[in-house]
Amino acid sequence: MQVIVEGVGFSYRNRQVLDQFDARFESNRVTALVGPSGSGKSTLLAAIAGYTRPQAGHVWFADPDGQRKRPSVEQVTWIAQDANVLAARTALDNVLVGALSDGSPFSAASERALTALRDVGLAHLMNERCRTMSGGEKQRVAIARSLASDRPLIVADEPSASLDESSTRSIARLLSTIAGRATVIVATHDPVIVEAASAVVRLRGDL
Ligand SMILES: Nc1ncnc2c1ncn2[C@@H]1O[C@H](COP(=O)(O)OP(=O)(O)OP(=O)(O)O)[C@@H](O)[C@H]1O
Repeated sequence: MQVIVEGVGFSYRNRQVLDQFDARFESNRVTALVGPSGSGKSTLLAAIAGYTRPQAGHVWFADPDGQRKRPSVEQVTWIAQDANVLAARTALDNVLVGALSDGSPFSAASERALTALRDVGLAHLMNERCRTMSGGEKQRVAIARSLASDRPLIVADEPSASLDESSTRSIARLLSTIAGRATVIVATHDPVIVEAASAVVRLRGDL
């Protein structure tokens, strides 16, 4: 699914953050969304994910046959900066939340959750509670949850913000792997993530 941003404008009260912004995010690739702090990366991600509506312009989700639809939150998973996992639950429980989100029966969802945990290299920790995990492991659980939810668009907002370089490299690799199955958009300041991305969209931030 391609994401098309056309002439998007967004203001918070009298602070204009986005003005006539155009971009395309292609399917099956990781696109890094970069720009100075405050340039509107998180604001644009929220509009793309359908969490907010731009005051001007449009965001479209385009099928391979070119048919355009409005953004819908059911098609999106969000990977946050601080690995928003349920700390008191196991890695498997956290990933099951994603796998069950499309109404799949429990047995099929469990299978998908286990596969996703294997894909992120955490099968051996599936029964560990997330509170005992490192930041990098928690972020991998969050990525596995996105994978298990099997949605066409994955949006990540500074997913490596609190990670060391080796964990960041592993997150960058995983995002590239996921892109085989989804459109991945990642807002980042991190050169490691930008380098691993296959396209870059830049916000100027001097409105
Ligand atoms: N809810 C809000 N109300 C008012 N202003 C906001 C709100 N959210 C963001 N802003 C302002 O809008 C601008 C863009 O914020 P946004 O978080 O989208 O930028 P960003 O590029 O993601 O920044 P960073 O790289 O620092 O995370 C900033 O100046 C911010 O202070």
